[in-house]
Amino acid sequence: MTDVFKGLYEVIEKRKEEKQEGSYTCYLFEQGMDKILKKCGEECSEVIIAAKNGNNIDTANEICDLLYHLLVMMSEAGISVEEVEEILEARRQKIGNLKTFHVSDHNT
Ligand SMILES: N=c1c2ncn([C@@H]3O[C@H](COP(=O)(O)OP(=O)(O)OP(=O)(O)O)[C@@H](O)[C@H]3O)c2ncn1[C@@H]1O[C@H](COP(=O)(O)O)[C@@H](O)[C@H]1O
Repeated sequence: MTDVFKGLYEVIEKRKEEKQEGSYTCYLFEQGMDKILKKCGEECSEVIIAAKNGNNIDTANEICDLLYHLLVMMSEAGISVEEVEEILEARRQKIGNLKTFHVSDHNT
């Protein structure tokens, strides 16, 4: 993961520790996990719709909204960027992940 993610996560963690006037992140933490997860769901739907509409600029912007809300969710849950990074790195070492299945499985 890039420094951008780590930098954003650090800002989010700071907002969790210290309340700041007019902060949207503080607002999300005050509202709690249900609100954060609701926003993750909403932003995910917006990514899907933007991608379906084929506008890459809109889609990239919606992806940013989703990634930001996922980082807030990770912070609330106590999941660090490094934890996710480690899993991604371990998966990167593995290739040929396509699971073989029978045609009959595919039709069910
Ligand atoms: N990356 C983001 C970011 N992406 C999206 N958003 C906010 O996410 C919200 C999503 O928009 P919506 O219209 O869906 O939501 P809304 O109607 O404003 O809110 P709800 O009432 O639905 O909860 C908007 O208010 C955006 O401003 C973000 N807010 C903050 N950040 C980052 O977090 C940092 C700290 O921000 P503050 O906590 O506001 O200081 C900023 O410097 C940014 O780097």
